[in-house]
Amino acid sequence: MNQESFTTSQLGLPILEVKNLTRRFGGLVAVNDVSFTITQFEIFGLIGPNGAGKTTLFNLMTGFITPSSGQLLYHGADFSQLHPHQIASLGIGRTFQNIRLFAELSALENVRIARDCRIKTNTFKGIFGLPPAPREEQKSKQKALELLELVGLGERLDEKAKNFSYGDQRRLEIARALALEPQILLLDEPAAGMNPNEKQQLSKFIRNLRDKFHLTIILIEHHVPLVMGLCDRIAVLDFGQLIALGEPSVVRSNQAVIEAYLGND
Ligand SMILES: Nc1ncnc2c1ncn2[C@@H]1O[C@H](COP(=O)(O)OP(=O)(O)OP(=O)(O)O)[C@@H](O)[C@H]1O
Repeated sequence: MNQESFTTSQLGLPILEVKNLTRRFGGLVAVNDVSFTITQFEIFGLIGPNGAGKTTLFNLMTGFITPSSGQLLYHGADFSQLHPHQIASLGIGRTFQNIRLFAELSALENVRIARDCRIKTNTFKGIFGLPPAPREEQKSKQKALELLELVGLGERLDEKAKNFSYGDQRRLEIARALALEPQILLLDEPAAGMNPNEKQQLSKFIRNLRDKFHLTIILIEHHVPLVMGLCDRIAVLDFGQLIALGEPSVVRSNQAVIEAYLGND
């Protein structure tokens, strides 16, 4: 196990269950009868070759698409038919493989929009479309500033998102997802576009996020050393099917995984 501040006994309560989940696109079965359970505070990796169904699984978990069959349970309740904003307000936040920031808005504005959405969906005033009280406004700004500081962008609040490097845009997306105060954070290829130095720091950063916010983290990642060093457990997909699930050392030596994805190196 790869956690410093969480003990094995603290891991264990199911937070997200994937039950016989299938998604078809016409004749193609992108996710094929996949089942597994993710426990609270786990860092859970999803790996597999291109086109294996990883992003489709993320899109199912966040309501961007609905399952053809099967169930998704969050704290035991089926959420597979909910819309993305409903799932976000339940406490499941995400970043995207192809970064989706508001390019023309500043870093601060990008985070504040997410923060304000959370307030709108969770407060009486928000529900009735009233503007937030000045104190809430101030609190919201303060929280956004803290998150930007946390991801290392505290000095660049007013810069437009489009002017950030790839790695910094990924960090900004994480700050934006955290503004929704999720319990589960889904990261779609967080290391993509990062330089070797940034990649090295990413493991520590993700583990710190889990510890600080008591998060459960699910990540898709092609950078195998990062996944193996960071994740508590790893699920391997191939042609939509779950071919292996377990701790990194177990997955690494699984023959089917070596053949489908890792190779013999
Ligand atoms: N909206 C869609 N319509 C039709 N086919 C789709 C759609 N989304 C995904 N697919 C197909 O489903 C399969 C799984 O795709 P998916 O993007 O989930 O794979 P992936 O494991 O995330 O791949 P990568 O590592 O390249 O991102 C692929 O064959 C893809 O072409």
